Amino acid sequence: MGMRSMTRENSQPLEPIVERSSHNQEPPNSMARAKLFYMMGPSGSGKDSILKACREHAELRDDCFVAHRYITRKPEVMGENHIWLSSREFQWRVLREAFAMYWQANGYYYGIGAEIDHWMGKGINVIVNGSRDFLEKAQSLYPNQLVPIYLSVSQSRLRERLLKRGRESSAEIEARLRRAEWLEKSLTSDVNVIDNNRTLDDSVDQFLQIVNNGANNKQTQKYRVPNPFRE
Ligand SMILES: Nc1ncnc2c1ncn2[C@@H]1O[C@H](COP(=O)(O)OP(=O)(O)O)[C@@H](O)[C@H]1O
Ligand SMILES: O=P(O)(O)OC[C@H]1O[C@H](OP(=O)(O)OP(=O)(O)O)[C@H](O)[C@@H]1O
Repeated sequence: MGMRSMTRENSQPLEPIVERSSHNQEPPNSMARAKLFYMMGPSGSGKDSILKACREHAELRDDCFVAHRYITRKPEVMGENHIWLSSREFQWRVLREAFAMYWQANGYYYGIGAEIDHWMGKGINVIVNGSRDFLEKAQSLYPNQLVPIYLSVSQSRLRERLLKRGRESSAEIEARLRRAEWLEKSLTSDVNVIDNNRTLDDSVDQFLQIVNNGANNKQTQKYRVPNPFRE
């Protein structure tokens, strides 16, 4: 059954919403089939840009959701479409188990909502913007589902892109570059690496390939993170 609605502002017809005829059609083991694509990379490496491109990608639309992050950082007009919580709200939600995962970095708290477990329970793959520092913990939470993806960019390009983005002060940018150097060295797992030193389209293609392989349970070539300080 379809439903057609009009927006109040301009009365343009919206895409019809296709309703499901019944609920709970997924078999109980669908959680085991769903994959959790855990995207990592230093600040400015292009995670948000790739995820934005994925949200619109027809190939992913049906069976792969991109999770919104809950962050104690205020939103910006041109920035990521995250959900802003005060520190107090964040803490309450931790106590009420509203997050599947959460961590602290760069002076903020970051959470991935417990809704991802509901989605994966229905066999839907999920893409999250994760933390390098939290990877081991995330792997222990989702041992059979997590597919780690690492976005690699040279240090000089990172600096260039962070300056161009203009979200952080120069002191904050230097702190993020130091964190990048430190975390790059300590990342122990083999991960799927995407080289985002070139065009964004190129990286989106690499990303989609990893997601398609992972979703179809095909093995992807994994690498140790290469030396990111190469030029
Ligand atoms: N392949 C690319 N080529 C040129 N600029 C890029 C590329 N990838 C990302 N950028 C730019 O770099 C900046 C940081 O990207 P962003 O997606 O915000 O990174 P992250 O979410 O990892 O911090 C943005 O201004 C973005 O437009
Ligand atoms: O342990 P790390 O890998 O350093 O990651 C810590 C956090 O920092 C990044 O988010 P944030 O939005 O602050 O930065 P970004 O958008 O500039 O990547 C990343 O997505 C993590 O949530």
